[in-house]
Amino acid sequence: MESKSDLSSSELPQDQIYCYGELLHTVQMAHLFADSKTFVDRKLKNTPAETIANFQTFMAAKNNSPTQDEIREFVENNFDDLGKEFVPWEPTDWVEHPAFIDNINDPDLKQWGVDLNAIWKDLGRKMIDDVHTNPHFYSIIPVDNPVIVPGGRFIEFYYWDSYWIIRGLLYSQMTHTARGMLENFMSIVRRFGFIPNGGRIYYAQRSQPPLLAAMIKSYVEFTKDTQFAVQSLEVLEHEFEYWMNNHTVQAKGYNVCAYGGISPGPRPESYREDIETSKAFVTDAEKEEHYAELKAAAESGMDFSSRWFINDKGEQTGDLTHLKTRSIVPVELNAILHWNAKIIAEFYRLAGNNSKAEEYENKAAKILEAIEAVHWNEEAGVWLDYDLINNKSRNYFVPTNLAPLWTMSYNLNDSEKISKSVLKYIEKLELDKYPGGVPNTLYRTGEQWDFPNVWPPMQYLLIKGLENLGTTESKELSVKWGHRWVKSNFQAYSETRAMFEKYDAERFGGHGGGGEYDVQKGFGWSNGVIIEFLDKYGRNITLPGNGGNDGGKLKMWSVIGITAFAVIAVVVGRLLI
Ligand SMILES: OC[C@H]1O[C@H](O[C@H]2O[C@H](CO)[C@@H](O)[C@H](O)[C@H]2O)[C@H](O)[C@@H](O)[C@@H]1O
Repeated sequence: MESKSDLSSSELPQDQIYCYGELLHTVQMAHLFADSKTFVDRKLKNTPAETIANFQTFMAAKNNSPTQDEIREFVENNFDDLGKEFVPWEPTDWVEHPAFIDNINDPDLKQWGVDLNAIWKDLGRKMIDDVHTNPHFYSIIPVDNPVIVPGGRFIEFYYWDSYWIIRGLLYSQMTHTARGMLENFMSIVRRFGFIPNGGRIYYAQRSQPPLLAAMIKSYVEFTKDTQFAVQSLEVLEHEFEYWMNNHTVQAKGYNVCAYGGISPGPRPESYREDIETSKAFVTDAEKEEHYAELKAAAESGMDFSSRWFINDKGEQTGDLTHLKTRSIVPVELNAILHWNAKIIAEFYRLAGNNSKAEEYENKAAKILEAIEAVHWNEEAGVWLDYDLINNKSRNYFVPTNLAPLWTMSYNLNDSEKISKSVLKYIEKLELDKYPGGVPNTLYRTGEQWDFPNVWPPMQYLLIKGLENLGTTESKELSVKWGHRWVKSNFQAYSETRAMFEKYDAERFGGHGGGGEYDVQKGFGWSNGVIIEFLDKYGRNITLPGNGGNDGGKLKMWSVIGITAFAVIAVVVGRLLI
């Protein structure tokens, strides 16, 4: 299998257009499109070499300083419209009435389940043959099987999104589509050595939280296809080694992993934005460091968040110029890698290879030891990220502080003790008080992974983690948050007929905002999470209009009713006197 270093030396001809270089710089800095991603997603009309030659001729003719309109004309002459790489495609395994619908009692939620299942058809993408025969005309990474994409501006696969999308597909009985996506990922690991952030070559120098093993485990649990688990082992091992070899840092004397890409320059898909923030730095070397921090944050999936800020005082206030992602050891990355090692060990047992299973059980035990030593914080009563610059824990709320509950990366004999301390932490931070779900941080910065935005994968992590913990109290809170998430997403859907990529903690049924692009609709992981929750909670949720009660709203109307009754009684009483 090719390794990461083989890949980084194997240049693609279209890299000089989509990933770096004068053409990319000139077009992206001309601000032709409201969204910088639009340009790097457009197909070439000519070969990369011809396009570069056309660009050089164009620049020479314009004395190297073309106007915005001239650059626009160059782009129109040399690049095709968006979306040329796909043909309309309806998943062949789509069914009108998957079984999860029968687990929903409330008629409105049932209809919503039907609607969400239908959205899979809008989010499906199949590549045209030309992508395979002439890949150099495209920024898309060719894959054999159709994929389900997040939606909106995200018209290609995204790595960690696919975990929740694939689970949603499995609940929707679309095992063939799910299997195709998994096979794509396996072929990508064979070709690239790892899985890029998303399905474009400009994402190919960084990954996202490594959830392929967990996706395959989900598939195997649903289909009982243990053969597939065994067949995936070579790829899973390779991906695991990629993370261990390329992302390991030392904290408190332990080997742990942190996010961090390897490519120079701004993110191609947000080129102008990155050049803008880099203006705060003087030297080219400082600017390069800044670009690397931005890309590391993108690799985490949480782009961007005060979670990654470290200012001169070692605190998390600041702005994007304070990003120090590479110097923060993230709880969830190590928890997910622990999960990976456990899954690989389990699959080796299925394969009957006990010595390999033991090897991976030992690796899992070592990671667990590091998680306990580096991340568990007795005082806070939870796991915390670790700051490598100031050698201290970051006592800062992010849902990922509870990630080990989701991946079961703790000593299971300590469940009662952990449950008490985690629930105390939740109470102390008043995380239960938000009508629209648990926010990503408690700080409002305008960045999309900060307050008040609530993200579906993080609600899932919390709800599933509390359920896994298995105490009466943790399970109660898990169900409460699960029901609230379903109801609040439904409220947003019934007002807008849309599913959003992120929501608003402060408003029941409100969608999120902020960051460098408009809030997107679709939306892969949102639908996946809700479909799973409708399957799980659908029998026990009844909407207020259909006879159910809705805590907050019901209380509010009771208070209004009682107050109105009291006022009328007083007025009538006075009139009678
Ligand atoms: O173009 C800006 C950034 O967009 C992506 O990030 C966001 O959307 C992804 C797809 O839903 C999601 O995986 C990620 O968590 C979001 O923050 C992209 O992944 C980034 O690399 C990109 O810079």
